[in-house]
Amino acid sequence: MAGAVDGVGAVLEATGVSVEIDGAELLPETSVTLTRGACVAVRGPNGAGKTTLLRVLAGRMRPNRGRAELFGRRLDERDREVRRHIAALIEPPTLYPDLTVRDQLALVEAAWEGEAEGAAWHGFGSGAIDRFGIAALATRFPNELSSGQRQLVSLAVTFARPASALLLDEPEQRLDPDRRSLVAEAVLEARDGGAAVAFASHDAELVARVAGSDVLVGGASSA
Ligand SMILES: Nc1ncnc2c1ncn2[C@@H]1O[C@H](COP(=O)(O)OP(=O)(O)OP(=O)(O)O)[C@@H](O)[C@H]1O
Repeated sequence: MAGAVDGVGAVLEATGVSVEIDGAELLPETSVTLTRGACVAVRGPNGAGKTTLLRVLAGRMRPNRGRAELFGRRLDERDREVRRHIAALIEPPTLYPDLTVRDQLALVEAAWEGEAEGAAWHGFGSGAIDRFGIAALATRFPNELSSGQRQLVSLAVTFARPASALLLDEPEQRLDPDRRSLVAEAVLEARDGGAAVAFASHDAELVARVAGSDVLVGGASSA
């Protein structure tokens, strides 16, 4: 699969996917294609299914109908290749409660050392802690952080590793305008490094700044 990373085709593709649980519709039929070096905004009102679509694209949720594929292969988060190629920050974000901020990042680096080969984008590595302005928080534990600081640490963890696709669920949430700008810059840099990016957001400014196309969940698509 790694050989396909340098291709020009789809990195991640969902075709006519929909999700329902016990008769309740979580995601109406939706199609989207993520390609190298391109960023797609996932848009739609509260409850439309944006997070659900990102979960499907991350292989965390299997659609009831339609196909979801990474490099043409069916998505399943238990597949090591899927985990290697996709970095995702999707609600609820997870940080290890017993690790300091520095150790969360060190763990990511240790886990992904040597994994960069074949990935389209090599991430920021140890630079993630500076990139998101969290150096002063390095020795704190998650429960010693504000909700916005936790979001910044979660972003740093997500961006600290190589990945071919980056999936972000409202990455700007709980952040002040300056920190939102850091998110935009990080997404643009990852995209320009060759990552295929999709992010759900209600922030029209962020969407206009970083997205080249969008998919409207429950509506028409330009992606
Ligand atoms: N486990 C579940 N069982 C049943 N319905 C669910 C479940 N999880 C989510 N839903 C419903 O699925 C729909 C889509 O939820 P989702 O979180 O994907 O929406 P969203 O577009 O991300 O919303 P928001 O903008 O508010 O974050 C919502 O109507 C939600 O109430």
